[in-house]
Amino acid sequence: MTSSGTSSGIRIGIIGSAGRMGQAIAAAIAEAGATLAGGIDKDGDVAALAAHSDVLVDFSSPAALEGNLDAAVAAGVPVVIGTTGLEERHHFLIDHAAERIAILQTGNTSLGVTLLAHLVREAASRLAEDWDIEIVETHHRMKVDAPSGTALLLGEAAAAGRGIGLDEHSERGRDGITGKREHGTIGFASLRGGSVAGDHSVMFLSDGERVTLSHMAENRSIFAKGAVRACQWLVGKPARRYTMPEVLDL
Ligand SMILES: NC(=O)C1=CN([C@@H]2O[C@H](COP(=O)(O)OP(=O)(O)OC[C@H]3O[C@@H](n4cnc5c(N)ncnc54)[C@H](OP(=O)(O)O)[C@@H]3O)[C@@H](O)[C@H]2O)C=CC1
Ligand SMILES: O=C(O)C1=N[C@H](C(=O)O)C[C@H](O)C1
Repeated sequence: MTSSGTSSGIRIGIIGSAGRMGQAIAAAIAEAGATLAGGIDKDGDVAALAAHSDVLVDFSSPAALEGNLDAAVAAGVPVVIGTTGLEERHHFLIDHAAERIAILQTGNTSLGVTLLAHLVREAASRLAEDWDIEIVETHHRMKVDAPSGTALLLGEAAAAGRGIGLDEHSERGRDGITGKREHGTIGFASLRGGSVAGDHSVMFLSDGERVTLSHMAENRSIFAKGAVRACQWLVGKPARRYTMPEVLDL
């Protein structure tokens, strides 16, 4: 429980508040009956925001992550990280901070994608290696990272189902004379254009048949609602790294 009283009335501070997701999260906070503690963007004071928040939600930029984690740890405030384009060093920083505070990081906060990842893992565990796996994602023209965080999350789910490591088996960015498809790899393709909120398909391709598992986001409110739900769930949890399936009990 927090200084604000009830767990639904928790104070949520938004990092990246003026962005597309920041605005959607502010609307979802009001809808959920929580309290908007404030918001910052580039050059904002994250320490001051953390001091007035029960939980921080970060949908900004990978470049902001280290400072945001430092501020959250110093204030003893949990943080939900939705920012994508994270690299290995960012995950190392998150693991380190999660020794001190509760952290949930995910490439997608929606219920549908969380379920899709579960289904992908299951399908990959049942279909033999002669079923090629390809992941296709489509996003709006303003998106700056590729493959999307969700595509990578789905790739991790497929790799886990198959009992392999994604890093050693991913195939990203085919161009030119690529040669034949390498057996056992997981391929990624990214499309960009228009205002698409986020479409993802995981294709399992064999000789003579295909299975496709897909999710289509019709707008950002699904991500925002999931992020607020994760914030409410995370407050009061002991220090460690948490996942969306835990939040949604999937
Ligand atoms: N996990 C999920 O479910 C989802 C994740 N995302 C991810 O969330 C992130 C944001 O997406 P979106 O809202 O579309 O992007 P926007 O570009 O619309 O918003 C990003 C915001 O972050 C701010 N920002 C940039 N740098 C910093 C910084 N150093 N400190 C604080 N704020 C900063 C920007 O401010 P300024 O304009 O001043 O630079 C901007 O207001 C992306 O990584 C995206 O992939 C998006 C949707 C769902
Ligand atoms: O940038 C976006 O818009 C989105 N980013 C996330 C991602 O990289 O997967 C989630 C969602 O698809 C929208």
